[in-house]
Amino acid sequence: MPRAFIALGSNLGDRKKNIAEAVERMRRRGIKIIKMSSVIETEPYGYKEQEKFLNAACLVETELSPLELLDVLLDIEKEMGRERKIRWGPRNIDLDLIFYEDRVIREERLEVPHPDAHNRTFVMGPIAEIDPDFVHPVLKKKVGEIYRELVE
Ligand SMILES: Nc1ncnc2c1ncn2[C@@H]1O[C@H](COP(=O)(O)OP(=O)(O)OP(=O)(O)O)[C@@H](O)[C@H]1O
Ligand SMILES: Nc1nc2c(c(=O)[nH]1)N=C(CO)CN2
Repeated sequence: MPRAFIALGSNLGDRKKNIAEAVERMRRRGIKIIKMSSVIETEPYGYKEQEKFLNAACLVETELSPLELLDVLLDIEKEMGRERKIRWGPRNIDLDLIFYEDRVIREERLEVPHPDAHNRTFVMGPIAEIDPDFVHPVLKKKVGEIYRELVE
């Protein structure tokens, strides 16, 4: 079954509960959670005038296509009441599809690998914790190595 990495982030409300709830909602929709990273507290990236985030990642198994999986993630964000205001601004839950197998997708609604993921320690760190040997299909580099270079 296809495998994908999903990044989770929250900096509004009960951040820990929001992350747990998003994972539970994925599970209830039939997405199999294979592995979950630790949840880490991180400084805001991009738009800096906001609260700290909790971030995590999970490895999932699903028969959903990349676009179907994206739609489920967007739906869960909506169910959990996420409002889109500021780009890179505060949010109670953010779900990003980072990798889907070794597929490279560049469509208007979906870019996989997520185009900025390799610049984000709060994405590469949790994924490297789950599978440091996973190879970024565009950069052709292991995520463990990408993460190490970001924090060096
Ligand atoms: N890999 C991806 N994962 C999630 N959304 C994506 C991806 N590629 C493109 N998108 C599109 O981005 C939109 C969501 O943007 P969103 O508001 O979450 O951006 P953001 O979280 O502010 O920025 P960023 O994606 O840089 O973290 C979705 O509607 C979706 O169509
Ligand atoms: N630390 C951190 N910073 C962010 C995050 C996030 O999840 N964690 N998400 C953002 C929205 O794209 C913008 N900035």
